[in-house]
Amino acid sequence: MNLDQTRLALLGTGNMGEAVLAGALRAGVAPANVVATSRRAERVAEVAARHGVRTTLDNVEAVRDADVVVVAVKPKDVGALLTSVGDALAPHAVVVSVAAGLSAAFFEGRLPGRQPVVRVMPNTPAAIGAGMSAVSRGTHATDDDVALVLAVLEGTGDAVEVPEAYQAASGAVAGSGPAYMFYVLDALAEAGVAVGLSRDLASRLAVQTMLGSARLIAETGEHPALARERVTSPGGTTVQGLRALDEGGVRAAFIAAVEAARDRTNEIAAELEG
Ligand SMILES: NC(=O)C1=CN([C@@H]2O[C@H](COP(=O)(O)OP(=O)(O)OC[C@H]3O[C@@H](n4cnc5c(N)ncnc54)[C@H](OP(=O)(O)O)[C@@H]3O)[C@@H](O)[C@H]2O)C=CC1
Ligand SMILES: O=C(O)[C@@H]1CCC=N1
Repeated sequence: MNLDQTRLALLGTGNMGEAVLAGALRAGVAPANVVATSRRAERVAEVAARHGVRTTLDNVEAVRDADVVVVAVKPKDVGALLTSVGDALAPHAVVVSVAAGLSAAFFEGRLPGRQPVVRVMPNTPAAIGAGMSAVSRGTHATDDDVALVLAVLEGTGDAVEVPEAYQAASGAVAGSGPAYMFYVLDALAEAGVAVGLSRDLASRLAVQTMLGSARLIAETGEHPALARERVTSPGGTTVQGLRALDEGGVRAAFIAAVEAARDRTNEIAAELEG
């Protein structure tokens, strides 16, 4: 899809908004057709300087004429934002939510008319085109609306459409997932320091190992359990390391982490949607 005429408004250009912005530009949205907002003048100045897009503190001005409006403020700030911009939206404008927890119906209920809404759960590696997004359509979003959103997200990395019921679980795995991976990287590097490596060396070893392992699985399609077996020589070193991970309950801790993040997503929805 040719995006050079697509007009994009980004409401809330913090960590996630800026990552989506970088991806949209990479996908071919023209900087002159992008307007990004924030609450603070110094923040929009930073974003304008880094990406060459138009910026404003006025969300209503930003959404006028936009074809795609990405809402990337904290979930608690979404309701008031929608009330303020609703009447200024073009009827065809696709409203994209990246807010954890909030349903497409929450958006539809606060916007006049039959506004197309697409719910997206991205993650921060989107900033470098290595993100993963779970995408779900609202009641009024058509195939063309979803295709437009997927085209805008193209430069953020991979994206998959999922039933909205899977949003909380998808967010718990991939939306929050980078934090778990950074946690593992930090712990693995720290472990290297514990056995005598310099911090720089330990970190370099850990980062490239995570990158290479993920790429190996992505490129071969091999099941991670089989790939793990091929690292694990009988009577060798790795089996002892894996035994220690099992004794530490790491697998169970990952399940608990994903369940907790999923449950918190549902709690946010219950708190804000009633
Ligand atoms: N961070 C992540 O990894 C992910 C986040 N998300 C979702 O993305 C959303 C944003 O999170 P995140 O980027 O981390 O949060 P940030 O706090 O980094 O960004 C939020 C931004 O929204 C701005 N903002 C708040 N209210 C308004 C308003 N009324 N008008 C314009 N701008 C406003 C803030 O401006 P200012 O700083 O000037 O106050 C800030 O720049 C959340 O809904 C979250 O659930 C989804 C997936 C992953
Ligand atoms: O922690 C959060 O609430 C957001 C949503 C997914 C990742 N970060």
